[in-house]
Amino acid sequence: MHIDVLTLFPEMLSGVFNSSILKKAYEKDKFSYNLINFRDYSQDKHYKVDDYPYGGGAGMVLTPQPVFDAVEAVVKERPTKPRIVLMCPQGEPYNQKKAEELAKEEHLVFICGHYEGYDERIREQLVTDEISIGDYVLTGGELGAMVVIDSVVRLLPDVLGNKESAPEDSFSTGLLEHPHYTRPANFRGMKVPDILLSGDHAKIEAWRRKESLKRTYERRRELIDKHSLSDEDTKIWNEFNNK
Ligand SMILES: C[S@@+](CC[C@H](N)C(=O)[O-])C[C@H]1O[C@@H](n2cnc3c(N)ncnc32)[C@H](O)[C@@H]1O
Repeated sequence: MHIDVLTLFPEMLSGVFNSSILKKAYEKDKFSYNLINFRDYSQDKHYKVDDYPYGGGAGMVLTPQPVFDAVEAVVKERPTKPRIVLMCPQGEPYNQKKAEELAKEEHLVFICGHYEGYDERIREQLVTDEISIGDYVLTGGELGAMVVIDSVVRLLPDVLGNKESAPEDSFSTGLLEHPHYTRPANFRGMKVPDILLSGDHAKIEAWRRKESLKRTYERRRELIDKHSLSDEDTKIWNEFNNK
């Protein structure tokens, strides 16, 4: 996968690309990326990228020319048609399903806004996806783009080792993940559940499934598609309901 990020503040992203799993994945050629300052594409003699909104009102609006030119330049460099993602509080709410969908692509282009927003023609003509990372407003699209990129790259083949397993994570299974414990078995009188020390793998799996269902029931009941629960899961779910 190749990722292009169009931003006015590339330095906001480079620290994240240069840390932890993203850094390792990049060094192992699991993906490549470019941070592109779309100000470099401005045809204005002062490299301006924003202007006052027609009709008046507060804030500045990103002009279409630098963004269109920057997108067209990165698209031309790759053989496959990219997904062009506009980071936007009005976009589709981001989730794990969308991360899994984007992880299948060869080329992703992210456009990070700033100021009051974008000229509407960018939204209408250029982008394939508009993504929001939540119902709140950030100063710019960079943090949101990094959230999306981090969650996509960790799903690419061979990015996570055995020590971190994506398929069991919360949302991947449709449930929240079960609780975890590590050494010591007794910390300040707080004990690890006996079952986890028993060595009985079948019982441990059953305990984890039940805890995962319980956690989802308690915190995010709306995640559950009851039709996809097994008979055993349904029995457990009904026990919670009847308490
Ligand atoms: C200050 S915001 C503009 C908000 C815009 N005036 C509105 O009310 O919808 C500037 C930029 O930050 C990014 N942004 C802000 N909140 C976001 C969110 N929740 N998800 C994704 N991007 C966001 C977008 O790129 C947006 O263009």
